[in-house]
Amino acid sequence: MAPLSSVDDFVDLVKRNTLASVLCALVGFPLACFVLPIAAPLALVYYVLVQQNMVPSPLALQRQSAAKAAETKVEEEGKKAGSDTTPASGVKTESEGKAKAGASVVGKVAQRPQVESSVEGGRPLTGGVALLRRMREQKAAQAKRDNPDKKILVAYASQTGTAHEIAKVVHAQIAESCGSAKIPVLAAFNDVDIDTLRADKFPLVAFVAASTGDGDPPDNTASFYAKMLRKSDDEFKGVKYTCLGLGDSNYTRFMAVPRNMRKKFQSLGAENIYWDAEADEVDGLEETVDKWTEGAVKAVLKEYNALTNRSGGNVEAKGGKDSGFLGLPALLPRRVQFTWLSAKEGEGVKKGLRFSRDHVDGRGSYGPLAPYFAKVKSVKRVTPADYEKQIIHMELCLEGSNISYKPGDAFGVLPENSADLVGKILSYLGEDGSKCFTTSEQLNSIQTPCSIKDALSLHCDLTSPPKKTLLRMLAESCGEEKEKASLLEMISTAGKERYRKEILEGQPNLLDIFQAYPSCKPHAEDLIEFLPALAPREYSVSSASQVHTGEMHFAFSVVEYETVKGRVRHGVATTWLSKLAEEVEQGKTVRIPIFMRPSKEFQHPESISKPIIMIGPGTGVSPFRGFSHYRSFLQSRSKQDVGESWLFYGCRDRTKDFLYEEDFTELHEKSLLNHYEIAFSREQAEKVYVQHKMQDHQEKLGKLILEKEAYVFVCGDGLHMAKDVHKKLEDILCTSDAAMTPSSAKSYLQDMQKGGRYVRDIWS
Ligand SMILES: Cc1cc2nc3c(=O)[nH]c(=O)nc-3n(C[C@H](O)[C@H](O)[C@H](O)COP(=O)(O)O)c2cc1C
Repeated sequence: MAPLSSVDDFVDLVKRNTLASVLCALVGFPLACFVLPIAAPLALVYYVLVQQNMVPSPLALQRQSAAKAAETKVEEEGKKAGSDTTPASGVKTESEGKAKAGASVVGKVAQRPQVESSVEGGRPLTGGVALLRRMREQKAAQAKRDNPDKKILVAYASQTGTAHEIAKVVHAQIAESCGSAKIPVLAAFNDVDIDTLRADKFPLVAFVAASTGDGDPPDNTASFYAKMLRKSDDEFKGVKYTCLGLGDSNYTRFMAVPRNMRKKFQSLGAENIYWDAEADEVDGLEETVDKWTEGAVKAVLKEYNALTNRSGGNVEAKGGKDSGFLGLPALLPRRVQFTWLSAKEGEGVKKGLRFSRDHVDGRGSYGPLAPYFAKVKSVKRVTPADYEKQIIHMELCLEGSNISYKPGDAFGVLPENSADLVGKILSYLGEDGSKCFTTSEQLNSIQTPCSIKDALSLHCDLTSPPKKTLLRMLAESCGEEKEKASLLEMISTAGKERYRKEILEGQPNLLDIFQAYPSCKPHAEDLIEFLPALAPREYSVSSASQVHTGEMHFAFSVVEYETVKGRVRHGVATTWLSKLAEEVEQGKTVRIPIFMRPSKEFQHPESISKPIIMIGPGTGVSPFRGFSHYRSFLQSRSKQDVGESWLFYGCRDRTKDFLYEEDFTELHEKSLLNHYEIAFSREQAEKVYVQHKMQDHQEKLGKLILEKEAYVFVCGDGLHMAKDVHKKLEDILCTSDAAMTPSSAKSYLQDMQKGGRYVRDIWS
């Protein structure tokens, strides 16, 4: 603006500005009053919609119209190509293939949703409304792809981890083959809401199931199993499944859980889509597991794709195509992120802080994540120090723990790996064991922050023969190509025989693998994530709380054996416990982390009026010490008739490994244990076992079972003893006055089992 130099200049300026002001008021006032209040919110709404991708931005609209023009061009070119290259004879030729490719382009363009011609209620939607509708549909379709309604369930029933490991591989292969980690869901059965097993949620289920105890469901499946058995009608209708059963044919109830689950799946309307395989420990699991895994992944994907109109899923393409080895197990992706703490941050993380050693639960309920640290009150060595095997009796103090138990219950112990083995692994890896980490999610039972040494000592299984998925990770960690190739070959289809010999028979631990493949240097976090969890070990209680107040007793035999390769192996938990026993003998205070595993079936009957027959050689006699003391306690308080009690016990030699001799002799002398039969297997040339002692009393036993409705309890080795005893019971029923046929004896025993009158607690 020019400077004012006179009064005239000023008057002139006022006149001009008044005119401008009037003009502004005439145009601006209605604009401000009517147009802006409408336009501004509209503009704001449009801006928000663009930001939310609900409507396209002007730039996107411009791109769309360019794309449409390009597609129209492709359509025209496609039509042209089709008419140019399709031979009149219709013979399939290379050029016909090209023509078909052109036709499919045409088809695709023709099927594309037409923005301008959507129809709703017979009225075509045009312009922005149709566009908005289309954008919403695309967004919903994308969301569905990212998180589909229908998923594939990969479930496992696993007690010691084998079924879980297999399920992990199946899950990883499905995720890899279908290119989406969101489609398959991996879960233990107890974590599956049984009501979601429907065609609209989990139309496909691949499951791996094992049994424990005497044909019982594993802990991580027991509640699902019970719910499933209660279901009726066709609640699984529309669900398609395949199952891999794991079992051991030495057990009388071979494959009980997988067979029952399959049967129930079918009776609830589920349809089997692939071979229900059964892998038997006796023959080796590998071959069946590999075959089932390969076929099951293909079958499940094929069905899933058909159900959901998906395409793709190339199972053959993976599994080591690049490495040149066929049939490799999937290289499982890392799930957990590790954050390493500085030395200063890790200072507070001391050994022993894995769980609070002072943790006391008001209700006495403890678990693997929060155990009770029971003080070892005393130990007693049953076997002489120089004897080839060691049996130790241990007494724990439960005072103040609020733990209660019944004879027949078991309890879990959280063991530690050998300090020597952990030290050697750490120095091989060149790792500082005190380095601490936290993890992005819970990994097994590791409570973070945790040191590498604690993770390896307390949480990782370092001694079981490595599974193929672990070996795959170890192969990828080899610096030397030759060693990597050797490991990959061993776990590929071609290396089946080598795997059987070197791993299954050789039973190398982790350190043996490192020694055989010295360039294998995995990262500590890979090892911690990929090694199986160190499983708690279970022991039967050998005391009765009514008699041994505030205490819990148990006995164990220290496990030591030689592999076919001549390697001497020591059981992780029993070796650790025997070292603790030495410390107790030296006067040290020792505590061990425990939690109760109450037994549902292996319980002394409530009444003592019926006879009881107890059969338990070796440490299998433990629960019967508890039963017998409990029975004497009940007898001292009750006026009711008391049924006869029989105990069949077996050991090698009365001077070497006679467990609980004093207790049973005393109870027998006081007539609180009526019959006490002992098989000393090595005191004579011919081996004598408990079943032989049963044979000596077969007439009496037959009468007790058939006429007096006696209870029969068996505890101990499931591989031989339990089978032989079962057979003997069948013989007894056949030779009894009832003269049963073998098949009626079998079904009589089955009925006894169902009714809780024949109960077994057996292990391999
Ligand atoms: C204590 C114990 C009890 C078992 N009971 C049975 C059984 O009753 N029937 C059977 O077929 N297999 C039985 N087995 C074998 C398991 O089913 C088999 O070893 C399986 O591979 C274990 O799988 P997991 O590690 O997933 O639990 C038993 C194994 C153990 C250790």
